[in-house]
Amino acid sequence: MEGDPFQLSTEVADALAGGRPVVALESTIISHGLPRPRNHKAALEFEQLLRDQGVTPATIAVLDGVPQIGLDADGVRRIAEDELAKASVRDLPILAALGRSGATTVAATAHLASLAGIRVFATGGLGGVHRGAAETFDESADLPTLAENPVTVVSAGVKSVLDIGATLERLETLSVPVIGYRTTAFPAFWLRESGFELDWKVDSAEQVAAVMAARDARGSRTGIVLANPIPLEQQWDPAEHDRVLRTAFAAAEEAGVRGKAVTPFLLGYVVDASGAGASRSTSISPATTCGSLPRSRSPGRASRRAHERRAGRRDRRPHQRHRGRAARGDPPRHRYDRHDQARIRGSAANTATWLASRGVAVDFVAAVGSHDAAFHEEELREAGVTPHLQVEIGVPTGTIIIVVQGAQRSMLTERGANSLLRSASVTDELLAGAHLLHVSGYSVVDGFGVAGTRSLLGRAADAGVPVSVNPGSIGFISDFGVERFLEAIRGARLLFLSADEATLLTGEDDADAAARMLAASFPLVALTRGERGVLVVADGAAPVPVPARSVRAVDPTGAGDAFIAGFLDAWLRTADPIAAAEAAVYVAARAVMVIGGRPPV
Ligand SMILES: O=c1[nH]cc([C@@H]2O[C@H](COP(=O)(O)O)[C@@H](O)[C@H]2O)c(=O)[nH]1
Ligand SMILES: [Mn+2]
Repeated sequence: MEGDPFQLSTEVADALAGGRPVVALESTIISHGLPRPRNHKAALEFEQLLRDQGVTPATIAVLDGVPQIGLDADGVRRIAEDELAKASVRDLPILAALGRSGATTVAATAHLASLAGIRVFATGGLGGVHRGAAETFDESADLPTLAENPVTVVSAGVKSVLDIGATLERLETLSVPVIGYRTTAFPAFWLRESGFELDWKVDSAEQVAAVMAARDARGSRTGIVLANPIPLEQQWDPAEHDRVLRTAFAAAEEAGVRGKAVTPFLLGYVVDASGAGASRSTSISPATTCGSLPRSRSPGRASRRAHERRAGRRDRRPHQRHRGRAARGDPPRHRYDRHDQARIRGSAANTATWLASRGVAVDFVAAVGSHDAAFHEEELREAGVTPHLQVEIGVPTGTIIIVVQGAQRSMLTERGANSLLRSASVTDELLAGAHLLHVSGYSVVDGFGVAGTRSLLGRAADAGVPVSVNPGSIGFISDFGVERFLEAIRGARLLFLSADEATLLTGEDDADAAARMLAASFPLVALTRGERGVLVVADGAAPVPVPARSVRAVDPTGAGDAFIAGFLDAWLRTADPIAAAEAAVYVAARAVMVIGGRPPV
């Protein structure tokens, strides 16, 4: 059993090599946590939910002695149907030596994910300290494993079959950060609150990224527990929850269940004892708790070596050489900050692809890391966009994490190469052929700066090209400085912004008043307000409300980007801002009905 410690599926290997988002999923929840045959469907659904977000799922299990990172259809079937051992970290060498198969727990999954360079892992509930552990010593290996593997585990908390208080105490002892997502109430999987309070919460995905980056910057290798409570509508009735749990414990006691059988027994009992519990345990999928998450930046040294070894075998890839160089060179630590989105799969790229899908010729300028430049080039071309990529050697292209919760979504981002985008990359030659220049605020704030943006807008003016700007994020415009931002984009013809952004730029809470104020500096302002529609202020006239289309929103990611594409397309053809807003609202409505930020293909 010499050789690779694990095997990557082609899909996962390609995604990792291309710097595309990968999220790990465990297999014990499928083989021992959910009843058959629904577990098979659930496994496929978990994967599909991630795929729908543009994330490559890496379901992990050991098959015939080899840890598999990413399963094919038969692998997924096997974890659902075969009698697999429940495999924790300590079982891995045994399975390897004997050529046996096992479904990996959170511990074993986190361990293998981290070896493979996957930094985000979505699951339902975390293992922990069992009730009565003072006598039984039954504490899940999930906890100590998280102390040693830099993987961010997103879950709906810890099920109340465990001793939640003791679990949190142990996580403290093990120095594993536990953070609530928009709440300090630690959730209990079926319930939004466990009665235990956390010290810390984050309100945005950017903050999670900042914590990960700060952890990395300190050379710390602990995992992070991010607790994201289930939506209120899905919460179990607390009284029924307590009743079912009491009977589950009594049944376990009576059956004399011990050791690693305890968790599966209790979970199975709860699911069987309650129809509601049953449907809940599948509807609360890993992907609901964490919409879509990427692989983050450079993997640790060990996994990098593993990558290189693997890359050495897959010699058809054009980027291998660069990967080696990136590994030897200076890791781009300083560039891993919480900004961004205007990356190649970010806001501006979304607008570009929506425009292209409407038949508009689009040149797209962006900076990318050398190792995946070819991939982005191809992807953009496939979407009908003409890429002009500024290629940076030894810098990652940048990644993005999107957490979707109903109509809300937050992002956490790493700018990577985009911080290096120069305004000169938008060449005079490109400007000469353009009807409009659309600038993402992300590039203004982290890339061009005030001077670079001023010079770009000056060259656009010289070429007679109107400029539109999408500020993009209030978080980092406020860091950059509102005054500086407004100075940078002075002279732009069109301003597209959300109500939040308008408030930040003007200090005015009222959308109407904010739009009027901005109209003093920008001839055409379109202020989008979600389902409340759009305010359009053109050439000093009074704001005109344009209603939103009422649609069943599936995913708001990219709606604003699509709106801009729809607006620009119509405005360039008709020069009528109200007609443009009406057209844009249709395009945005289409965008919220599909998952992801891009037009459906
Ligand atoms: O709410 C859940 N908790 C825990 C598990 C599974 O049980 C394992 C923990 O088992 P033990 O307590 O034996 O370590 C976890 O890693 C996970 O795979 C699960 O499916 N669902
Ligand atoms: Mn145990």
